[in-house]
Amino acid sequence: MTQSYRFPPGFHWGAATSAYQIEGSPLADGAGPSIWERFAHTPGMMANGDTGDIACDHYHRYKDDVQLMRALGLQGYRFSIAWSRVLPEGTGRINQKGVDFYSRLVDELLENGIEPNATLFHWDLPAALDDRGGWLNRDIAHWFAEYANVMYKALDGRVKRWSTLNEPWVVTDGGYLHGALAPGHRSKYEAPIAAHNLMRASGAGIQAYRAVGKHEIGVVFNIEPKYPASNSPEDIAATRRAHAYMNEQFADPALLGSYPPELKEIFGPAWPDFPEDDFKLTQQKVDFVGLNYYTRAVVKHDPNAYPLKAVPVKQPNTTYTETGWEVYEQGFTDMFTWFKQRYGDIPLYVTENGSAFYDAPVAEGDVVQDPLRTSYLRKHLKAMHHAIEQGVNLKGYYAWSLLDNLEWSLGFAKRFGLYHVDFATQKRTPKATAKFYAQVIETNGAVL
Ligand SMILES: N=[N+]=NCCCCNC(=O)[C@@H]1[C@H]2[C@H](O)[C@@H](O)[C@H](O)[C@@H](CO)[C@@H]12
Repeated sequence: MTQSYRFPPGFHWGAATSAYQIEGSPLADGAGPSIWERFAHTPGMMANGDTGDIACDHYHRYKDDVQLMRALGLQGYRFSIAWSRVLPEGTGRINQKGVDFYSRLVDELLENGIEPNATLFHWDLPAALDDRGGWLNRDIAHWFAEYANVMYKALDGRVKRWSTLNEPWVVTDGGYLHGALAPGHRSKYEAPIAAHNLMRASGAGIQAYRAVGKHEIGVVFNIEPKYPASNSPEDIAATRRAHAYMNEQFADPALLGSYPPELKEIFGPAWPDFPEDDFKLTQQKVDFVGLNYYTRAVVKHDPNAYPLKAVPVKQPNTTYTETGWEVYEQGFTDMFTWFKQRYGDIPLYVTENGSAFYDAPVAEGDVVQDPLRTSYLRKHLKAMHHAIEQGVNLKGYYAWSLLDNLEWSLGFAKRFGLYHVDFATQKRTPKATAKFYAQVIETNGAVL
C-alpha cells in the first residue's frame, strides 16, 4: 500500500516573512531607526553593501503581496511588526501611522481569507533602546511589555496568533557573541545577559497578553539537532554542549524555568548567577511554540573553538544550500521527537522552514525553475508528516519565505522565496516551488 501524506483535517498552511527583510521605507511616516537600520548602514557589515532601505518595498506593495499569498491558497501569513515603526523611541510616544500600516495589512489579509500571525520582535530592536543598553538592560522586559500592549490593543481580536520573539538564539549568538548581526557585539559576558533578558521580556509579553488577550500567544525558537561526529566521549560531550547552547538555552527558561547545566560549563565565570525569581517571569504558560528548522549539525570536539569547544563537521555525499546548510530532513522529524520528550505535548507550529538555492533569471511571465528548493520542501513536508504519525501535536507550517528578501548580513543574494523578486524592478515571479506548495495546500498534502 502506498504511503499517504495527507495531513490532518484543519492543518494550517502558511508562509512567513519579517519586517526589516521585506518592508523597506524603514524611516517612513515617523518611524524611528532600528539597530538594523544602523548596522546595515555601517560600512563592511552587509554583503554587497545591501540594506533594508527598499528591500521588497512591501511597505507600499503589501496589497499586491497579499494577492500573491491568495494565489497560493495560503491559509495564514506570519509577519513581524517593526517595534520602532510604532514606538519610534521604543517606549512612550506612539507613532499612529506606524500602527496604521499593520492595521491595514491585517485588514487586507482578513479580507482575503488569510489568517494574520504576528511576531512582535524579529531582531529589529529600536536604536533608541539599544542606546539605553538594549537587551543588556533588565528594564527591557518592561519596555517590551509596553510595546506589546500597544500592539495587543491595536490588533488583538483581528490577530489570533501572536509570538513574542523570533529566534532569540540568533539575536545573542549573532548580535552579542560573534558580532555578525546587529548590534555587532563580541562578548561572551554580554551574550548570556542578553539571552536571559530576551526570555524575561518574552515572559513579560506573555503576562501582558494574559491580561488583555483573547486568543493565542507563543514564542518562536530555531532548533538545530546536533549529532556526534564519533562515539568518542569528547565528541559526545561537545555535542551535548552545542545542543544545550543552541536548542535548550531559550526553551528551558521559557518552558522549564531553569537553564541546562552545560551553559555554566560553556561560559564559566561569564555565566551570571541569575536570580531565581527571574524564572517566575521567563516561565509562562504558552498556547503554542513555533519551531524554525533549517538543518542539523554533526559536531566534534575542538579545544580551540570559542566558547563551545565544539565545531560542525561538513558531511560528504549530500546536498548543501547556498547558506551552507546540509539538507537533512531526518533532523526535522528528530527535532519534534526531542521537543515533545523534553517539554511535553505543547501545540507546535513550524514557523519557518525553507532553503536558499541559486535561481536563474527568467523571461517575462515564466516560472523560475528551482528543483533543489522543491526537493527540499517535498522531503521536509514528508518528514513533518512522519512526526505527526508518531503523535507530535503539530498544527501548521509556514514556509520561509513568501518572497526573496534581505537575508540579513548576507544580503539579497541568498534567495529563500517562493516568489522570485527582481530587486531592480520589484517584479515578483512565482518559482516552481510556489506552484508545488499551492498543490500541497490544495490537497492538504495528498500530492506529496
Ligand atoms: N549554522 N547554522 N545553522 C542554522 C541556524 C539557522 C539560524 N538562522 C535562522 O534560523 C534564520 C531564520 C530567521 O528567522 C529569518 O529571518 C532568516 O531569514 C532565516 C534564513 O536564514 C532563518
